Amino acid sequence: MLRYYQVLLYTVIPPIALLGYLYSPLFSRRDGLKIVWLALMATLWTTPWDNCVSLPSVPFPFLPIHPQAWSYPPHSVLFTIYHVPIEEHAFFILQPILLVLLHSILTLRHMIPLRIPQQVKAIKTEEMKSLMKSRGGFEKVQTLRRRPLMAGFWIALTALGFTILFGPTSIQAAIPQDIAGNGWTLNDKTRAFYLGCILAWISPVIALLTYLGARSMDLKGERWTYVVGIGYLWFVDTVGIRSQAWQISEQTTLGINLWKGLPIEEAIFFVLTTHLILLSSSLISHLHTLLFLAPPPYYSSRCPPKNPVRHIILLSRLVLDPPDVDTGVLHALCASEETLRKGSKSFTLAKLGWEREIRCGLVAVYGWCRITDNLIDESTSQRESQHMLQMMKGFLDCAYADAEGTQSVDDFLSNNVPESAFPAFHLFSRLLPPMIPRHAFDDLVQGYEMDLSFTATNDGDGSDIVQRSPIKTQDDLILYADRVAGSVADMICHLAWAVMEDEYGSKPNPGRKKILEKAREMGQALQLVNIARDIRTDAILQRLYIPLDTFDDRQADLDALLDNALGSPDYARYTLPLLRTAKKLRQGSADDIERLPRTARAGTRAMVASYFEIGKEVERRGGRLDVERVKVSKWRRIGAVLRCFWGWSTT
Ligand SMILES: CC(C)=CCC/C(C)=C/C=C/C(C)=C/C=C/C(C)=C/C=C/C=C(C)/C=C/C=C(C)/C=C/C1=C(C)CCCC1(C)C
Repeated sequence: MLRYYQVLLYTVIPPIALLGYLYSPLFSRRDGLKIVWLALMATLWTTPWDNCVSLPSVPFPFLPIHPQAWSYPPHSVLFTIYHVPIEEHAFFILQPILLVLLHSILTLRHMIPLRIPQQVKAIKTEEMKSLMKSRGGFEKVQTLRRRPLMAGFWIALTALGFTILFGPTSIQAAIPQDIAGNGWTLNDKTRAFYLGCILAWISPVIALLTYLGARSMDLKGERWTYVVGIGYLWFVDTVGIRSQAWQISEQTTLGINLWKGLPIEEAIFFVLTTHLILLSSSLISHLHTLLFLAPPPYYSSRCPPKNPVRHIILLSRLVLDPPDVDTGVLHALCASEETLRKGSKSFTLAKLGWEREIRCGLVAVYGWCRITDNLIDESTSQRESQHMLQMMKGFLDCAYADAEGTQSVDDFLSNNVPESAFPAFHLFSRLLPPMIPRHAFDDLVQGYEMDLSFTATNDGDGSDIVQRSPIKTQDDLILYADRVAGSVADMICHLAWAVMEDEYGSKPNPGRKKILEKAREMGQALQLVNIARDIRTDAILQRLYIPLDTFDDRQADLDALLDNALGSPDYARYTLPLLRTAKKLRQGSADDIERLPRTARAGTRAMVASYFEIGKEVERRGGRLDVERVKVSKWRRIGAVLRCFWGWSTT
């Protein structure tokens, strides 16, 4: 024997607490709304129904009999609101919370929580530029298509439910039979009562959502949400029934049990409510993605309003008239994500720690940084790289169009951007300018410029590196690291703020300046780790990021480092101090990560931790660098990320 609240306390609350904790770093206003909305709808839609179905004293509309589908033993419930136990009200709300959390976790890896349309998949990444040139732009695609056929199926089930209840051979056939003193003698037809109630109650809502275009089985991981969610709810119900916290009437059920303590009606009940909740959850995610990728003209931000009522109104407008999405943007996002997956292990792991919308922005940012870096690295001559730099600056001018009479960014994309870089530049132009101020990108380009001075007149013998090197002092080194990596940290902050900034923008916040400063220091730290790891390989390219004034015996050091054929230099003398500085910078700014918007923290922490594993690995080897580039095993990175994901450790 358990009381109703005990069943909830022992079986429903613990998984909610666990999943809630696991998901807490990512739980955002967007998730909060799902729960608020579902709790509200569940209460409004279910309370009247529950009263009618479970209580003979409450008249069942249009039906002269009042069969009862379930009941509670007298001691099971604490108290009731009208006739429904308070615990039942809690259950209406707990079930959506449980399922929304499970759904969010199991679909976490999907940056775009919807099925990618065929038109988008059909685009070839290499041909994006010519496609844009020949067609003058990309098609738009509707990702939220109405589904009248599938809705028809649910309408049919609704009709079946009503037929069971009110049709010619319905349970009404039971009425004329024996009327006993205390109620009705029910016949066999009445045994379909509960099933009829379920179908008539929930199928119309599922029909509506399905008609609107909700789909909840497209993504990898979504089916598992069904399996795990339904399986667990069946378990909860079995516990409730076996321990007699609630009881299902034998007179209103078909008498088929999945197992002892789980009548088929209850099983169906939880399948259908789960389906309804997951349809709602994925529909709302879909609408948030539309808001981010294709903000409608009547709303001036990509982030939903802070006020939940306005938030709901906005989502209703979106669902009634869903905006089309640019196929080029969608394709470039997918392609960039894929490139980064292959190219950056730290990012691939860390991205799970940022909420979806930040992640989209970051994929665009990193995609662009990566491709621009490649453009410079792959240039075969000084002239070509200078040309690329000019191209990037020109692009930023157009994308931010701050000067009057700048070329339109689309013209620029089709005329000046190389084909291989086109997708990333296109994506940048469509997504980033409203969110990230250009100065961070200017810094990055200046960082590339510093790199280029290494190869200005490269004759390969290292003799004039002293003149060429842009990094003569420790300050130069920090400046360089700030430009190439501090800038990226700056971008991440702005992105995180922008993604949480609704139509009213944000209050002027003097604290942000300090956060940006610290973020940049963290970026510098990561770059120093990078430099330490790459001293050897960079030297082969005649690049030397160690400040020249730190060498005791300059010529000997240079010879040893730049020409590693000359025995093997003592790298520890250079790597260890760099790593020390990096650590100091990290320690000084780690706490400030906690001042970013909540849904940006775990990702940032994870990124830093995963990266610093490289530094730790170099330290473990006593600072030595072997011919092979230092690598960190996947499990080490995962361990580091797990330690910081929930804020257990910050360094
Ligand atoms: C505008 C916005 C935000 C978005 C735009 C898109 C859009 C239009 C979305 C629309 C979404 C809609 C319309 C969602 C509707 C959701 C509903 C009605 C949920 C009901 C849940 C009912 C629930 C969870 C009921 C749970 C009941 C339980 C757990 C009962 C359990 C039980 C117990 C304990 C004992 C006896 C038997 C029983 C099984 C009844």
